[in-house]
Amino acid sequence: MITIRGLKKHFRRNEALHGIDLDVPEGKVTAFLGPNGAGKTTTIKCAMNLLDRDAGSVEVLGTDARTLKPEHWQRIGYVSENQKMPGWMTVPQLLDYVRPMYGEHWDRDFEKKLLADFDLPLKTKLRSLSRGQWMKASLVSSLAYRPRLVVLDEPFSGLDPLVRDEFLSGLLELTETEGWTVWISSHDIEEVERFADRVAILNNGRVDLQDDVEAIQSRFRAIEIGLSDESASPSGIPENWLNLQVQGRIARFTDSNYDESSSNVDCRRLFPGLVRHEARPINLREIFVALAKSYRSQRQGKS
Ligand SMILES: Nc1ncnc2c1ncn2[C@@H]1O[C@H](COP(=O)(O)OP(=O)(O)OP(=O)(O)O)[C@@H](O)[C@H]1O
Repeated sequence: MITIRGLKKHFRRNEALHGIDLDVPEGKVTAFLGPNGAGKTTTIKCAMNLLDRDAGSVEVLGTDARTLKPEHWQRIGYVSENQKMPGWMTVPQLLDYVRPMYGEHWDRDFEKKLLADFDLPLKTKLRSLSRGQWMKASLVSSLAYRPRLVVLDEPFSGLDPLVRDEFLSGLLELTETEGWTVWISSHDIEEVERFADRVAILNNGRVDLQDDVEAIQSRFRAIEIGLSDESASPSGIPENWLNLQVQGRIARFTDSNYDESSSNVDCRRLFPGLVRHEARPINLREIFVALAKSYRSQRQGKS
């Protein structure tokens, strides 16, 4: 549904995207994660043709993002973090305004269901809504025409836990029953882990990792090593060992490409005093934190 290759974008002297390669496959939920400033919003805006790119290709629904036409937009539901809407309108006025743009695609029953689920005030002007209500209004106006491709940039900001949960369950149901393709950027990794099929992790304008969630989880392990004597950090550690810390007789790190036999061999080679070796599966949040820490120390190492 979305194929991005070699995408580059700079703002003045700052190159924000250094050649992004990313796939958002049809019928799957792809989570887009990364530290602040990694380039998630810039990538999404290039795909939604809100920003022009400097280099590379971006295909959305089989079409170059620069040439998306109204018939494509009728199949795309895009909600951004700072969605602009006319503040002087009420929610029903907003929906009356956008509905005609989607013609037969607009589903009045679904609109009513979303309005009821989100419990939105109907007489209040948009500018007087809370941040969460504002997000919900923009979600209703972007989902009521049952788009095939849903692009959400930080949709949870401002939503309380109950609504967040309801919104996610609804989205999940639609993804399954209607085969929706979802591309969602978020810092809320626990939520994302519950429903994403795929994850792409962005770091400093590059996609560092993208794969099915299960494949990523199967590759990462938290390793703890018990030593017979106090030891210092060895040199020449494998590249897939992230954030090695040695404290007294315990060494800990995250293995980003775990393989039981080679992990045992490497640990014994680098820690001859090894008396215990434990490998624990970790969740997406722990994986993200381990990667973010290693990105930070790489940056600090360079500066
Ligand atoms: N309009 C702009 N003008 C100048 N620099 C920009 C602009 N938009 C983004 N940037 C820069 O591009 C880089 C990527 O920003 P972007 O907003 O895409 O990151 P992000 O991953 O979405 O961050 P966050 O998680 O904080 O929302 C940052 O260095 C940011 O300062």
